[in-house]
Amino acid sequence: MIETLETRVGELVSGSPVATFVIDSEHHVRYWNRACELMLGILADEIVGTSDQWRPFYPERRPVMADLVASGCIEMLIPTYYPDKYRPSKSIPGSYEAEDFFPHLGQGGMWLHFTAAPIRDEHGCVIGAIETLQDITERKEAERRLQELLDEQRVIFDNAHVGIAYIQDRVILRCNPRMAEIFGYDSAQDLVGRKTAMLYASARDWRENGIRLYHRLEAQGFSEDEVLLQRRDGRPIWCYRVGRPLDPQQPHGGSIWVYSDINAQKRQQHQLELASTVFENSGEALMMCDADNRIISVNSAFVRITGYAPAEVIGQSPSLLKSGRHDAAFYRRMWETLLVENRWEGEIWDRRKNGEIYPKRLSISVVRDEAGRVAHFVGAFSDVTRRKQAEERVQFLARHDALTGLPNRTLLRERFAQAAEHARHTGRHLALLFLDLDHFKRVNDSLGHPVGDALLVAVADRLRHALYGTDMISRLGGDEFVILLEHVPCPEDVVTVARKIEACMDAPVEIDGQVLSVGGSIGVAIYPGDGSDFDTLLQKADTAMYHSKECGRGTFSYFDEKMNAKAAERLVMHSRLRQALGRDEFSLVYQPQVNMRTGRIFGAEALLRWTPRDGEPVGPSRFIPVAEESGLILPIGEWVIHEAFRQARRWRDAGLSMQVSINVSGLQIYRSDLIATLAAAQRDTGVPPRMIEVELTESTLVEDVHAAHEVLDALKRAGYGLAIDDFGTGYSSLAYLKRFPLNKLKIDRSFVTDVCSNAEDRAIARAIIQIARSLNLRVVAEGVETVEQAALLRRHGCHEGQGYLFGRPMAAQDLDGLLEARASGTGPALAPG
Ligand SMILES: Nc1nc2c(ncn2[C@@H]2O[C@@H]3COP(=O)(O)O[C@H]4[C@@H](O)[C@H](n5cnc6c(=O)[nH]c(N)nc65)O[C@@H]4COP(=O)(O)O[C@H]3[C@H]2O)c(=O)[nH]1
Repeated sequence: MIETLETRVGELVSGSPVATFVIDSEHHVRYWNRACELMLGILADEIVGTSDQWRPFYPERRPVMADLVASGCIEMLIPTYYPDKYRPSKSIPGSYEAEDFFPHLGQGGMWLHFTAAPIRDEHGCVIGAIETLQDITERKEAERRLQELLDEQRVIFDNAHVGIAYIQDRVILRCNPRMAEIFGYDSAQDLVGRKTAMLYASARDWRENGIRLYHRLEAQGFSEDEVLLQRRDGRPIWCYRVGRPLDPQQPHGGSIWVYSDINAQKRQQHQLELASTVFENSGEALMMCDADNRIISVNSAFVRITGYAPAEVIGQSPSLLKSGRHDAAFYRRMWETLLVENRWEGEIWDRRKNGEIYPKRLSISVVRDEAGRVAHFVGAFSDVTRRKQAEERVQFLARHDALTGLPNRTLLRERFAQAAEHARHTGRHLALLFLDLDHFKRVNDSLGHPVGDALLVAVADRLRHALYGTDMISRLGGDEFVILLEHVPCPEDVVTVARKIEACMDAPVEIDGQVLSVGGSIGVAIYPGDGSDFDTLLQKADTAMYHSKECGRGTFSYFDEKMNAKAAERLVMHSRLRQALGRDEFSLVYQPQVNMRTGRIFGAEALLRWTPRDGEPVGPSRFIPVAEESGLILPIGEWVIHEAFRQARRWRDAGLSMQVSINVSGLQIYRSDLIATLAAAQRDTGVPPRMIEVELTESTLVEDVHAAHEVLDALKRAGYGLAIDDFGTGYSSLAYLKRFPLNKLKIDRSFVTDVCSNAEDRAIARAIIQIARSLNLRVVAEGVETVEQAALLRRHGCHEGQGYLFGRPMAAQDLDGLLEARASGTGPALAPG
């Protein structure tokens, strides 16, 4: 049987290039071919006849695959010896193959593929086994490397930071988890098998993209773009997308696509664009410098403010903008703050390209890198020239008068304090001159504020020209100017300055074609004689000015203590006068006016009386100036008009023809609606205007000829009589007599008193009578006290008179009595013989 085996297998085995050995049923090696010797390093002579076939493979005795096949019960044993490694051979029944690694073989181990097949006798009984060995180390190594590569790629595929998809005919066949993550799906599986249409916002987008992309794949072998796709939840997502076809000829046949989520970049890009737009369009000038403090970029506001074009400053140091106004210490402090606090902010003077120096509000910030090193300096600044100017203007206005530019009370007070301090040491005097323009309010009221303002400016200019630069001219407000003289050797020296001021206002001012006469009243108070503090001195100068006004305006007065007492009295009277109307303290008395030829009483002058409830009666010459100055004359005058009308009505009702004369002050002419008041009183009482005569003084008329003209014309048109009181004491301009629509002149009492004894007074009285007659005006003599006066006046042609001779001012009832007595012939003879 052995012969048979040998003859059947012998030559076959030894000639085979495949390592082969044969064992018999006793598990002794029978053949060990040359290839086996070479592969396993054991010669046939050493092993044939032994059962050491395990030796090349294992460290200790155990069955090899051939032993298991020869055992006849291989199915039972093989799982024990070759777990998970074996499989029955498909080609030879009963044979098994396996692959295993043998660390002892070769250099560094060897992978062997071994196949063991049973050898049977003619009866089919297993008589041995043949095992072939194949060195598959190289293949295994290649497989391992391939597997490694595949594993590596799988890891890359699964963990890639980009989405990767394999697409065929626009259907995703495979994709990685990142792809699902980018588009908001739970797993890659959710995308597999689906059309790429779901990545687009609309079917149209999908179609158009498809055409473009696949055309590109075909034309250039790849496609690369940034595209706005859609996530599963409908949110848009920007992707950078690269695609490559497996076969460029047939891109639809399969292509690999890589998607990167660039939403964040896009947002950043958008923000950068926004930042750059903001940088460029910022109203503030912006300048960016590198760590070496070289300018790297500037915006258009920078160009506008500095005048430098970007090319002129880029690469330069910002010190190019320096004005030279700040010293090295300033910049050193700036840098210290900047580097410690990473920020500096402040105001700085810089120079524009055109050389102009300007103030700017500058803030510099330090930008540092992650390591804390300075990366950039960013400077932002705005030109604060305008604000500075506004601040300066505010500063100026706080101490100056906006209209004239003169110092105001605040600055005057400060300057006074300094001057007083100085004067105290040198023993010199200071003087405050209080100048108040005469009739300024009327200019304002009748010609309007712009004209009033222009007049004030003109006066300020004149004062500036007239006085020394060392004299401080200030305006307190309204028409009040105060001049502070610092170098006054003695109080009398102020006269020169006061005269200069008067002189500078002599010439009229022309504004908008209107010629206005300016004049002012001046009051002087001296430091330290009249007071040592500013408020006291100012108040005393004011009082003195007031005195000047009372003395006929256009003059100046030094302060003296009597004035103060008068001023105090005026103040008290003013507050009492305010209450007088409400307390019904006023009354009217009437002084008869008589025809000196016939003795007939044809009218009466209404004269105001004030009897304070808790005091003595006060004469009109005392309280009327206070009422005028405070404006109280307006309501009081209104009361007088109504009361006089009511009396006229009573006389009319009693069948008496009595003309009532009403005194009207200048303020009523210029600042009240006199016509309306008269009309109201006339409406209330029904007294015809011809029964009423309005008396005004000469000086009232000339204050504002234009305005007076208007009012007088209106009065005349309304039918009132118009009389000029105190004629001869004022301007007595013949021109205005002609111009105004007057009815009557009243010769002032001062001429009548001595008319018999004083030739001059007589001449004046005569002249007035003649003027009146030649202008066809009635003439009334005031203050006729004696029969002689009356006779003389009558002889000279004055037929009407008023005075104690005919009757003192009296209550209306008393005058009624007089009238009744006249009518019954029992009264005194009013027409002197
Ligand atoms: N020595 C003397 N005096 C005589 C004689 N005859 C009359 N008088 C006084 O002379 C003044 C005449 O009034 P006037 O010139 O309008 O002067 C008035 C007038 O300008 C003003 N006045 C009086 N009542 C009013 C009024 O209702 N409104 C206004 N605005 N002023 C008034 O007050 C001034 C003074 O008024 P009175 O004190 O009432 O003084 C009155 C009167 O009492 C006389 O023979 N001898």
